[in-house]
Amino acid sequence: MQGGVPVPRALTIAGSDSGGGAGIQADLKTFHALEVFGMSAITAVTAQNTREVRGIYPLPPEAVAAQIDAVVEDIGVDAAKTGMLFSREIVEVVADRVRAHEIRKLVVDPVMRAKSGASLLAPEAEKALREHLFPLALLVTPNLPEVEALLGEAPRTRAEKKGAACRLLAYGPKAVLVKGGHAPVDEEGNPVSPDARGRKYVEDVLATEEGVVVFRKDYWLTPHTHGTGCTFSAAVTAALAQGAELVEAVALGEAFIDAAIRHAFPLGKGHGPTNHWAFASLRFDGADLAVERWEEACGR
Ligand SMILES: Nc1ncnc2c1ncn2[C@@H]1O[C@H](COP(=O)(O)OP(=O)(O)OP(=O)(O)O)[C@@H](O)[C@H]1O
Ligand SMILES: Cc1ncc(COP(=O)(O)O)c(N)n1
Repeated sequence: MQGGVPVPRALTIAGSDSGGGAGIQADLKTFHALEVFGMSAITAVTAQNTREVRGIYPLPPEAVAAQIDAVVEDIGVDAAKTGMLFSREIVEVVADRVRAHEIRKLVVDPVMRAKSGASLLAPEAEKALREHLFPLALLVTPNLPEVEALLGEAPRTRAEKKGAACRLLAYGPKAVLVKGGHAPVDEEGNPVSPDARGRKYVEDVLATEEGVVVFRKDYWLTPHTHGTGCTFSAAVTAALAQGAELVEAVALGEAFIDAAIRHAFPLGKGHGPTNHWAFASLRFDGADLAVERWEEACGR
């Protein structure tokens, strides 16, 4: 029990995924699996399954603000994350409430597009995300297409991911993790085809003021990766709520998502959801959850 609070508390500010694999649903399942009390501020309701986003129904910005205020002012928040924010107005109101409530452990997953292709962030909201929310973040977690949208370049090699992560620090977050899930690599961190023979890896590159940490784990050739980014950032947020330091929180997120993808569910006819209880089961069984990691200097 920390300071009289019986359980760590985490808030997700994101969109609802009716399919249950991404968004608010993935976040709450992840918080729960890590024994963190989960709360939510819903930004938009999506009618979605493993194949497509059929409809997006955004909430008024004041409804998003009211949800954040309601939980912070009563229950309290040890760490928070953002996911699908959809519009410039919602980005601005979220930044305003994060600032007002002095939420310092903030993970920003700059969700722009669903794996099934639908746009989850209006083009004019990208600038607002960069200008208003990134400077408030402890950690920003772009995937490779999001890095391309933010920097105008598509990193593929380890050196390019390091360069991109370090350059994104200029937008003001304390740390940036460039996620490599969209492009498997070889031992040296160079791109390889997903169906190439031999061992393949995913490398996620974390840049902080202290330098770079490379996280490497096996690449799983599976279509069932719906909600991987949401689940990963929720696990990092849960670890931060528990009091972990940033690099340890990211390491926990890496082990959590590795187990969730390895044991993902072939549900639906598209990208199936990941398994949010696999990590807890494997840990309980004493299974090896090792993710390799090493430190390097910032820059290319
Ligand atoms: N096929 C895979 N095998 C192993 N790890 C993966 C795979 N796909 C994604 N990951 C891991 O999942 C996490 C999320 O990365 P990813 O690049 O998929 O994010 P994302 O595109 O934002 O996810 P999403 O948009 O589905 O929420 C990262 O830690 C990444 O390394
Ligand atoms: C509400 C919501 N938030 C985030 C995602 C991104 O997840 P993915 O890229 O796996 O579709 C999504 N599809 N829906």
